[in-house]
Amino acid sequence: MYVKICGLSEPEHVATAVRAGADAIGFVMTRSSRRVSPERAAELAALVPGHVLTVGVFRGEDPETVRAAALTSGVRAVQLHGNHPHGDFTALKDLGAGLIRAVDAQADLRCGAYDEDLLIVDAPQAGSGLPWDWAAVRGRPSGQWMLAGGLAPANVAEAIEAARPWGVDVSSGVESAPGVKDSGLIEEFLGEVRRTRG
Ligand SMILES: O=C(O)c1ccccc1N[C@@H]1O[C@H](COP(=O)(O)O)[C@@H](O)[C@H]1O
Repeated sequence: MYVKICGLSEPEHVATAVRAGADAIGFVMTRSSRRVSPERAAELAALVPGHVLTVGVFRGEDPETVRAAALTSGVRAVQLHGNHPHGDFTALKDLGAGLIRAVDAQADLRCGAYDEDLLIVDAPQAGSGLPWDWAAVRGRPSGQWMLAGGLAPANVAEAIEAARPWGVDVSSGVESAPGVKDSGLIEEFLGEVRRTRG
């Protein structure tokens, strides 16, 4: 099970996520309580070893804004929320970074339909921490996809069982307060996923 820990803004939490076995780490570079500048994301990304994917998270920005932030921060993938048209993914194909399409369950759930490398199926309100009907997407995306939205150490096993995703993505559920990550919760989340896998 592939695991992405998202919305990190402090070196301590990046180190915890890496040590605890995260496969990907996300830096939010759009309007959010978790927002970091591309320059800050670059500092944090520099702490991440090569086997862990760094992801820049965006919502609704035009491709040139995404491109500029991705190049400044050096993230190895960009995650686009906000129902971007296919053309935005085409426009970013030459960026040299992975393309992640993040949508809710009402969208086109065919993996790669927009030429993206990875699909995330999320709650209607991304980053809200609100659980949703994970079982509703079970078997619908074809291929490798990640489940997000309202996941936390206490419910990630249930969510995996309900939706059967290839990976999981969490932000609010590993925070002690909105926008404040908690190392203990990051470790707990990764531990729970490992237990589910085993
Ligand atoms: O985390 C944010 O603040 C955010 C803002 C705008 C777009 C996406 C955002 N995060 C993504 O939302 C899910 C996690 O949501 P949750 O907080 O765990 O419910 C994940 O895909 C994040 O990358």
